[in-house]
Amino acid sequence: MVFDWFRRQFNQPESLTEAPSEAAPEASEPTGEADRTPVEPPTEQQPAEAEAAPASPPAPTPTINPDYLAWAKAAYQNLKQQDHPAAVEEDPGAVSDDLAATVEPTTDDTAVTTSAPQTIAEATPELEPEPAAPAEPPSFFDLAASEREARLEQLTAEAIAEPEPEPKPQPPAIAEPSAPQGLTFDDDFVWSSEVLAAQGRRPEEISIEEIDWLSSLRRGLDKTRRSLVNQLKSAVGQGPLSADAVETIEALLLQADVGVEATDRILTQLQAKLRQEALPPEQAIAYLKQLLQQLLDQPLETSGRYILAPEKGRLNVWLVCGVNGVGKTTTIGKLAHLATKSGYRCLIAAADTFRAAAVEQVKVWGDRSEVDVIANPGQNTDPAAVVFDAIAAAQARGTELLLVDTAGRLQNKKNLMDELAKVRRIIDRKAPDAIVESLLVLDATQGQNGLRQAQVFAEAAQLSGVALTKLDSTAKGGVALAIAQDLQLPIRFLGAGERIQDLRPFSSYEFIQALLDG
Ligand SMILES: Nc1nc2c(ncn2[C@@H]2O[C@H](COP(=O)(O)OP(=O)(O)OP(=O)(O)O)[C@@H](O)[C@H]2O)c(=O)[nH]1
Repeated sequence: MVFDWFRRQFNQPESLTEAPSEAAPEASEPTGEADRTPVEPPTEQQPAEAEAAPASPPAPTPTINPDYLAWAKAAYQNLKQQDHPAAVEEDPGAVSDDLAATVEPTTDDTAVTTSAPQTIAEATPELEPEPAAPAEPPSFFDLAASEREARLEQLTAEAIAEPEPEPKPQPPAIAEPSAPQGLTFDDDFVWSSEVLAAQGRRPEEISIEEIDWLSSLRRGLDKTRRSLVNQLKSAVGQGPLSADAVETIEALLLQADVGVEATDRILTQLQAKLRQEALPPEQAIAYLKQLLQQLLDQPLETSGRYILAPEKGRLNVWLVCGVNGVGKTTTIGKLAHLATKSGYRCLIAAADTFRAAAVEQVKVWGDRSEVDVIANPGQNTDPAAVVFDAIAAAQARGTELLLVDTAGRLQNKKNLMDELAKVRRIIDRKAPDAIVESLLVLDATQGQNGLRQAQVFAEAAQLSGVALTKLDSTAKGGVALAIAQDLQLPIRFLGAGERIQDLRPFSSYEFIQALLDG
């Protein structure tokens, strides 16, 4: 069975492009459905409708939940078994104390990098969380960190002491640079597991790549999260927001690149709720998360599709545009990789013909992702001619996803418009039945500048979505909210690293958890 990385589940295409159902599954009763929303999906709510908010407060962020911990342990055991089946088969009932050596309590989010254990402690669903006994009221971030620490300590304590195991040889270093970093039961693993479990996933279904991706996303947003969570926590939770609190939250959101419009909307909605109901800080933050998620989901709802995935058995053409340097070529390579991994027949058209180097770069990514690249030799060839040839090739080969690298220069909006319009005309004429998407690649580190680029491209091309890159570097992440609010464009993919697997379909739930889950 092939895992569809666009749809985030094993291939069952017919039920997948619909909006998530009203009632998401309970985390403790996973259904295997890869819902795009967490256990309690928020409902859309405009400022004027805030009065009509559900009476019950939103579910608190799942920071301590023994079921999630059991889930994480089961997932870890399963992955470990896939990694070293022989070791697990040799001693299936073993409870290893090297988990204790591997899982060291940490107060920061640094991954523990000790050697991978051969076996792990068995999952114990009856686990009780250790009660925290802080001497003085801790900050929200400290509390979340100490909760995680307590859980990890608990795991350590549970590992039954056994004689020192024979030192076993380390698994060989993974030669392929794109391979996941290895399996470690650390804070990132537990957090990523919680996020997957909350979306109804089963521990036996997940892969190390999914954990690896969520960990990268979370680490990428580390800095922003740390500065946001602590200060937000101290600004909310004392009834309606004071003028100072409004100012503080406003400044925090603007500094995180959320943009003026989205910040105004969020503040209005938050204030309306806090006037209606005095929420304690953690619940106020949980409510804020819902608001942010709604904001990100709105363009997805408007588009009618929560998931952008190629339709099987048809030609899907995805035009990929963006200015030079934002990660356009890399994104095309990563999308091609996702497509082939997910069982789609894929082809790339090197239609950014302005620079010869751009064509060469696309070819490198084509080699990496094992996808053919259609290009015209020579510099400054007609991009529309490349697209024409690529469609002919795609039709001859039964290609399902044709990724088109388009012009990246912005110097002359008219040229850009003409070029993109011409490419579009060729597609409409030569492949009238194709499903065409127009994706804009934006560099998240460029903040509001990216937004201005998006405005120009939105005028030149009929954009249908955004791929947001470089969330692992200095990006603050909030620009995702500005894109959704100001441009009403759905974010379709996130890039958080330079490796081929560092791009995944966007999930508003995962993104907001990575941004705000202390
Ligand atoms: N850290 C990080 N770097 C990225 C990411 N995506 C792309 N890059 C890097 O950004 C740089 C530019 O990426 P390209 O894919 O060449 O960008 P482009 O938009 O095609 O730009 P041109 O090659 O100039 O046309 C490269 O060094 C990439 O490795 C990402 O998600 N994270």
